[in-house]
Amino acid sequence: MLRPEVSSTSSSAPAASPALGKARIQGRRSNFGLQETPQSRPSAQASASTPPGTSGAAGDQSSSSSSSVHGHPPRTRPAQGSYFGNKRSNAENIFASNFTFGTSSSSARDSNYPQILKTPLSAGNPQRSGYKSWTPQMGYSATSSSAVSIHSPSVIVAVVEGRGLARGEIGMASIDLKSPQIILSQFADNTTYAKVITKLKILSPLEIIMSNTACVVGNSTKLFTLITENFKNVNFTTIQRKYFNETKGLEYIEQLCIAEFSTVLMEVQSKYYCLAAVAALLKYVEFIQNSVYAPKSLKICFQGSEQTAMIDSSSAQNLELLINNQDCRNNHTLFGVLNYTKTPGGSRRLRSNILEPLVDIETINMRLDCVQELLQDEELFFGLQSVISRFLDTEQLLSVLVQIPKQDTIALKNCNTPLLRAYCGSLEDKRFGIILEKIKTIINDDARYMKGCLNMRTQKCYAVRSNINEFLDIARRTYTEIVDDIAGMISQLAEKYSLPLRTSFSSARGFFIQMTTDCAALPNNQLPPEFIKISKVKNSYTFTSTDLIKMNERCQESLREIYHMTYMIVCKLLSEIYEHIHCLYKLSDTVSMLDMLLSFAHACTLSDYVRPEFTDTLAIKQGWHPILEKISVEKPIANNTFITEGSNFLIITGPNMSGKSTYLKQIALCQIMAQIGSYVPAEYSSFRIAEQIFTRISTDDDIETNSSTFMKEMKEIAYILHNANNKSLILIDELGRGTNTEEGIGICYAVCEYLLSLKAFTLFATHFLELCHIEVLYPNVENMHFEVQHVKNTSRNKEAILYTYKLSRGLTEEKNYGLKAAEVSSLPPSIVLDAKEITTQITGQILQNQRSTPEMERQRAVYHLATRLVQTARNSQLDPDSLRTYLSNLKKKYETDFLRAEQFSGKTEE
Ligand SMILES: Nc1ncnc2c1ncn2[C@@H]1O[C@H](COP(=O)(O)OP(=O)(O)OP(=O)(O)O)[C@@H](O)[C@H]1O
Repeated sequence: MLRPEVSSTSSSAPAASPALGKARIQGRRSNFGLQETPQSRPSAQASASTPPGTSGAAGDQSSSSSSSVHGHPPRTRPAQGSYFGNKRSNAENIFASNFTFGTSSSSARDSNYPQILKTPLSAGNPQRSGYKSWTPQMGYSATSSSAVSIHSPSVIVAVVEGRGLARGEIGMASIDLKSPQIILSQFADNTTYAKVITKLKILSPLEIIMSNTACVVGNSTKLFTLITENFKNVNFTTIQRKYFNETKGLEYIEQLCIAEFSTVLMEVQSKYYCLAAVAALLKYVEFIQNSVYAPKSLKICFQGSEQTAMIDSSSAQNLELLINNQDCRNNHTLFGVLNYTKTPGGSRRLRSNILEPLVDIETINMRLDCVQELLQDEELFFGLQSVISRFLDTEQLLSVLVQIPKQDTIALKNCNTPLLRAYCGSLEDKRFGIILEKIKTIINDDARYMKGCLNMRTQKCYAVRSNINEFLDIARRTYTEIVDDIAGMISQLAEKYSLPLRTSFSSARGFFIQMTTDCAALPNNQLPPEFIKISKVKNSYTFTSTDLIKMNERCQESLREIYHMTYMIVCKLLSEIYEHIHCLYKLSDTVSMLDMLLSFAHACTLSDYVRPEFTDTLAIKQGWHPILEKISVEKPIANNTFITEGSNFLIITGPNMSGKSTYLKQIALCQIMAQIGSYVPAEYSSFRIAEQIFTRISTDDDIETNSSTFMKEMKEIAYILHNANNKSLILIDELGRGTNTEEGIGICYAVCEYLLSLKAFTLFATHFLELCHIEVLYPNVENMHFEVQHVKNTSRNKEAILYTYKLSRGLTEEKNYGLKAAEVSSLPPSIVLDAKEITTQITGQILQNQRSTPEMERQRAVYHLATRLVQTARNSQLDPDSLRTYLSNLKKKYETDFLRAEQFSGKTEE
C-alpha cells in the first residue's frame, strides 16, 4: 500500500504527517499536521517558482472587517470590483503586500507579506497607453502586475508647478509605501527641469501624481511632457488641481508628523507648492489604500536642493552612474562598483548619494573617518556587517529588532570615529527596550519572516502568543484540525486507490493533491472520477476533489477569523508603540547609513582605493577608472591629473580609441566617489568640491525626442553654458563632430572661450587639433594627449598602433589616425586605400586655399609667432608667475593690435 507523502513542488508545501497533527494542537506553532523541519524548508528557488501575483487567492477575498485605524472613522467604500475595477493599482499592490495591520480592508489578505511585492504596471504615459485620471469619487482600475523582488519601486510622488509668474517653482512630496516617510521639497528649476528629473530619478517612483491642469489634451505643460518622456515605465495619475491644497497640506503635516520631526513645520509653512503636493499625495494614498495614517506616526522631512552637488540626468547616464548604456547588467556602473549593501534602505541611500553627492566637506570627512575605521578594525567591520545583514527593511523593523543579539551591538561601543559613536549612542536608546518588552508580551519570540506562502501563513497565524485572546486560541485550534483533516483525508484516498498521493499547497489553490507516477501505473490509465480539476506536467499530476475544495473553504474561513483577531491585537500593540516610534525611524536611518559606509569599506577591500583629501586642487596620482577595473581582466592603466585654479582647463587630444572618453569619465567618477564619502581608485587624491558635474559625452541620436546628433549636443552644451559656475566640474568630449569641421571648430572655440571666463575645472577632449592653440593664448589652458606607439607587424608587413593609454603633456602628433584606425578595423582594404588618396587630395586643396587667403596667412603667422614667443619665454627660465603675466600681456597685445601682428607676420615669414 502506498502511503501519502508530502510534496514540495509548490512554494511552501511541507511534508504531511497526519499522525503528528492532532498531537500538536496545543502547541503554539503546529504546522497543522504537516512536517516542516528547517531542512525541509523550501529553497529560495522553489519559493521563486510561486506563480506571480497568485498570492492573494485567499487574500483577494478581503476581510469583512471595517474597523478603522486607531480611532479614525472607518471609510465607506464600494466593493472593490465596482470602486477600483477588479484589479488594484500599483500602489495598492504594494500596500496589500506590506505588513499593513493598520489597514482595514486588506488585513486578512495572504498577500500582506513583505516578500510578495508587485512590479509597476505597464506605463501609463499618455503618448503610449493613456495615463489615468483619478478622482476620489471614481478611483481607477489598473492592469495586473507580476511579482518582483523586495527592491521594486514603492514610492509615490506628487509633483506640482507654480503657475503664471511662479512657473518654474516646483513642489514635490513623496511617500515610500514600504517605510512610511514623507519627503517634501520645493525649489526653483530652469526650463529644462533638470532638478525635477534628477530628484525623480533618485526617488525611482512607482507612481507619479500630477494635477490634471498639467496635461490638458494638446496643451500639456513642458514639465508634464518631460516627466512622461523621462519616466516611461512609471505610472502617471492626474488628479484635480483642487486637491493640491496647501492649507490641507499643512493640516496633514500638523496631524501626522511625529513630534520629534515637527520642526519641519517651520521649514515648510510658507512653501506652498510642497504643501500642495503633500495634500494631494496623502489624499490619493488614503483613497487607494482605504485607510489613513495614525496621528503623529509619520516621519516628515524637507529636503531642498542645497548641500548637494547637482548632476543632471544625461550626465548621470553618460557616466554610467546607475545604468550602463551598453550593458544592462547593473554592476557595470558606479552603483555596481560600490554596492555591497545588505539592506534595501542602504542600497536606496547609496543610489541617492551617487546621484546627489555631498558638498559639505565636514560631513564627507566624517564619513571617510568611519570608512577608515571600518577598514582598520576587521572585527568591527565583520561584526557590523553581520548585524546589518539581518535588517531586512524598515517594514520588518519590529520583528528584526527582536532578533538583534546584544553582543553584536557592543562592537560599536569601542569605536573612535564620532559618527560611529553617535550611531552607537542612538542604538542604545532606552525606547528600544520598552518597545521590545511590549512586543514580547504579545508576539511570539520565534515569529519571523519565512520563505514560502504556507510557512508565512503559519507564522502569521501564530504570531500572537496564546492566552492573549481565548477566541483566537479556539480559532487556531479549529484551523489546525481542518488542516489535519485534509492531510488525513488525502492519506485515506491514497490507501483507497493505492496511489502515491501527496498533500501540496499553493497560495492560488490552497491544499491540493499531487501525484508523480507514470500513466501506465494507473488503473485503466485513468485517475478515479472522484478527482477533479486535473492538470498534468510531465509525469506529475495535480488535482483536487469536491471534499477537498470544501475543506479549503472552511480553512479560509477560519483563517479570516484568525487574521482579523490577530489584526485587532496587533493594532492595539502598535498604538502603544507609536509613542516611541521616533527611535525606529532613527534606527532605520542609522542602519541604512552604516550599511552604505560598510559598503564603501567593502569596495576598498577589493581594490586599492585611497582616502581622498579636499583642497582647492584636483590632483589624482595614478588614478584609474573604477568600472573599467571591475569589468576588465587586467587593471586599467592609471594616469595622473592635476587641475588648479591657475591651470583649470585641459585640452585632451589623441587618436581614436586612445582612452580620452574613459579618462574624462574616470575623473568624474572619482569626484563623485570622493563627495559621497567613499575612497577613490588612485594612489593619492585631492579634490575641490564640485557644486555641479556636467558632461557632454554621448553622441547617440535621440529618436524619442526627435533630436539629431547635432541638436542633441547643442542642447547639452547650452545647458552647461547656462548653468555652469566657478565651482563646476565640466567634461566635454568631442563637441562639434555632428557638423562640418570648420563650424565644429568654430563652435568649440567659442564654447572654450566662454568656459575659460569661469574658474570651473574643465576637461575638453577633441579631435580638432586647431583648438590646442588656445594654450598659447590662455595661460590657464594646458594641452594633454594620449600616447600611442607604432609597431611593425612583421607577419603582415604593416604598421600597427599600440595604445598605451598613457596621458602626457602637449598635443598629439599623430596624423591621419582616423585612417589608421580604419585600417585596423574590418573596413575593406580597397576602401581604405581610396580614403587615403582622397584625404591627400583634399589636404592639398585646403593648403592651396589657405595659402591664397590673406586672412588665413595672417592667422597662421600670429600662431607661429606666438608659439615661438612662448617657447622663448619658457627657455628663458622665467618663474611660473612671471611667465603667466608675460603670456597674458602677450595675449592682450594680439587681441588689440592686429596691425602689429601683421608686421610680425612679415618677419615670421622671413
Ligand atoms: N586607462 C585605460 N586602461 C586600459 N584600457 C583603457 C584605458 N582607457 C581606455 N581603455 C580601453 O580603450 C577603449 C577605448 O577608449 P575610449 O573610448 O576612451 O577612447 P577614445 O580616445 O575616447 O576614442 P574615440 O576618440 O574613438 O572616441 C575603452 O573601451 C577601453 O576598453
